[in-house]
Amino acid sequence: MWQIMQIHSCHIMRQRLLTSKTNVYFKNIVNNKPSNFIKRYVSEIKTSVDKQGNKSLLLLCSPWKLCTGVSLGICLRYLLYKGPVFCKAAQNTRTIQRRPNLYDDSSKFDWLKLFGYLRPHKWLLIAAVASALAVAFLNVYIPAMLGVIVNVLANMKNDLNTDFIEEIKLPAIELISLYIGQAAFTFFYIHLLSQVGERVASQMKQDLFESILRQDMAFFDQERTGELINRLTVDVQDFKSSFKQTISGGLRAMTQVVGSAVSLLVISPHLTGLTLICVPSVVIGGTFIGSLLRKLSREAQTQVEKATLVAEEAISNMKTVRAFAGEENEADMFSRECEIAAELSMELGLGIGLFQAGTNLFLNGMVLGTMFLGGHLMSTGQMTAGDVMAFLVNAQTVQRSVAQLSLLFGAVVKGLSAGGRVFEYINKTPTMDTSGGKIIKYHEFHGDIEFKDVTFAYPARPDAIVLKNFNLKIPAGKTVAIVGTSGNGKSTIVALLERFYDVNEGQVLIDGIDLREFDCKWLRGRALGLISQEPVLFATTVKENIRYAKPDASDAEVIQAAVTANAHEFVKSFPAGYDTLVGERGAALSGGQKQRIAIARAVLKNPPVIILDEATSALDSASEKVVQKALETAAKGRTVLVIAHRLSTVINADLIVVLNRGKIVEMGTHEQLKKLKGFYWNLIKQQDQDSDSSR
Ligand SMILES: Nc1ncnc2c1ncn2[C@@H]1O[C@H](COP(=O)(O)OP(=O)(O)OP(=O)(O)O)[C@@H](O)[C@H]1O
Repeated sequence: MWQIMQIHSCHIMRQRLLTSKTNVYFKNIVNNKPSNFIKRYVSEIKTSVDKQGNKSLLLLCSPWKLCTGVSLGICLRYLLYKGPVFCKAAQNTRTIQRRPNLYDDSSKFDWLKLFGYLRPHKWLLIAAVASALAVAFLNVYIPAMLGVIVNVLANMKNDLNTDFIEEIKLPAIELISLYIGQAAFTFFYIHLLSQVGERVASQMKQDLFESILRQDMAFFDQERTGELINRLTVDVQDFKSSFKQTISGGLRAMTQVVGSAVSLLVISPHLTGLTLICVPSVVIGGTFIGSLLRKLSREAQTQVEKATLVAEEAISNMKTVRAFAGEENEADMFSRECEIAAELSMELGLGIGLFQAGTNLFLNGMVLGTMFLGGHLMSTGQMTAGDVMAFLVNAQTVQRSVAQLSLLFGAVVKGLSAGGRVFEYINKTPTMDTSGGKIIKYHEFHGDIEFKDVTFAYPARPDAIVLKNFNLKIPAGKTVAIVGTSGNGKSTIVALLERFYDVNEGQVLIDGIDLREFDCKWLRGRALGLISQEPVLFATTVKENIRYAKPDASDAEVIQAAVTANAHEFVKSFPAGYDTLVGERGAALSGGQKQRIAIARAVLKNPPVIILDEATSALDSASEKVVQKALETAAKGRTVLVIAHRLSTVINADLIVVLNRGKIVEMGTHEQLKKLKGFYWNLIKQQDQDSDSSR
């Protein structure tokens, strides 16, 4: 309840701070000399505007917190900072796009799926569970045996004539056997469980990756790469650890609690009764503090992931960061997120420390109490020394097991929510229906393309219609160019032809057949060859990059494709030739070289339709000429769709279509459009000249 109150009041506090002048004041304090308290709240405000809490009677708490926060901030500000207060600009920050409620996915946990993963390893699992239970039983039995030995030792003192070896031999052998059995079963359950855990985790990872690869483009428009990688690594790992811990520790601890509790009752109902009085308060206190700590742990996890996202974004866009001299800003932003994460983790550490220290003190008090009462019962002849010893060890077993169970509870919550996120993505079915299995044989393929009454909006922005009743025919073997100013839907036409998205209305047809009827693998892998503005190469050799289009292509085919794409000469000039490594995303090549390798890759497919999506617009004019030549050779005899900003690249097109706001506004050959001197044509010409002079 207190925890809920805390969250609510924090939310309300954030709301108020966001809407009040106090916010400005807070910013001043933070920017000049931050105190941890204030920093924490301000960072929460900045990062969790989306987590608006419900209004409730807890409003009562909020003003109090607000006042405490402000007064504390003011005191610290005056105590720690001597300089003047400047009204600085807001800290350099950016909204980190990520899924909401990232750490609250336990509801999506698919138990049936988990059983499906466990089924192939059921015998291993049963053996592991049996071994874990055996360890638990032995742990319960061992204190009783210890008690017997203590009694033998105690009797020795009273009766000096007895043969010590004879007396101790049997219980000692039994105890040693129990220890050996316990060690052997411990080894078995750990070994077997790790086998089951690793196999299940590996299968889950594979299924998750396959599922991610199957998803629609709309999915990738919304998801962050870092978060998807986290699903594949951190979440699967968390789930695996939690699974292993639950099966081993959980089963063992529960059995030990039950077994030891029974032993305690058998040894001394009196002492057990007294101990039981303390149990409810321990359970209630433990559960309450445990839930607070779990909440804090989730917050810390979320914050750590946020810091990782900032780093990932900066590292993967290093050129942009460099170009804008943004290193310092990125480092600042990262440090800020790390500091918040560290503060949360320190708070967590503090909480755990206090919790454990308090628990230890309490439990040691209980041990003393038990010894005191046990001593009293011994003095009245109701208990032997061995009984007290066995009672103490059993009570400790119960205490350790309960502590383990409370820790396990945290691990179970973490595992369920990590597993929930993994299963959510494994079970995610793409919305696009890709079951159409039609293909056209190569010699029957003409390459007529038609957009018929197409209306389309991106799934991420369903209200922003990009194309409305769009109609366009690209006859087989012809080159059609689409020109238009930025953001008018040119690349969208390509995305629809590649069937990255499905049209909302109308049809896209190839040789009169709706794209949705085709086998997607054939369509993208064999029928269409796409060369885009930003050729993305894999961090491998030139040869492997070209061969990506046709994995079974021979070296001779790869070289032939490179010759067609005008890439052979420069590749040959590298010391390692076709085995040259191109760096991450082809960073070790020039723009023109990257583009020509991408063309070679497309040529190797030998597709009947080639799509050039601003294929040369990122190049300087010298490279553009070379690449243009390569493209002309590659496109010979094929249906070509060209998307272009620059008119010089579309002069030879059979038809030029001018697009404005998703609609065709002018069309004709280059000559016709030149004569027509239409408004949009002139607009593009002007833009073309501007970009020419700036190049
Ligand atoms: N994945 C996406 N999700 C949502 N909206 C998008 C997406 N991609 C593009 N858009 C929007 O669709 C519209 C058309 O974009 P498109 O990329 O087709 O324009 P373009 O004419 O190719 O522009 P440019 O010449 O600058 O590449 C734009 O308003 C853009 O913001």
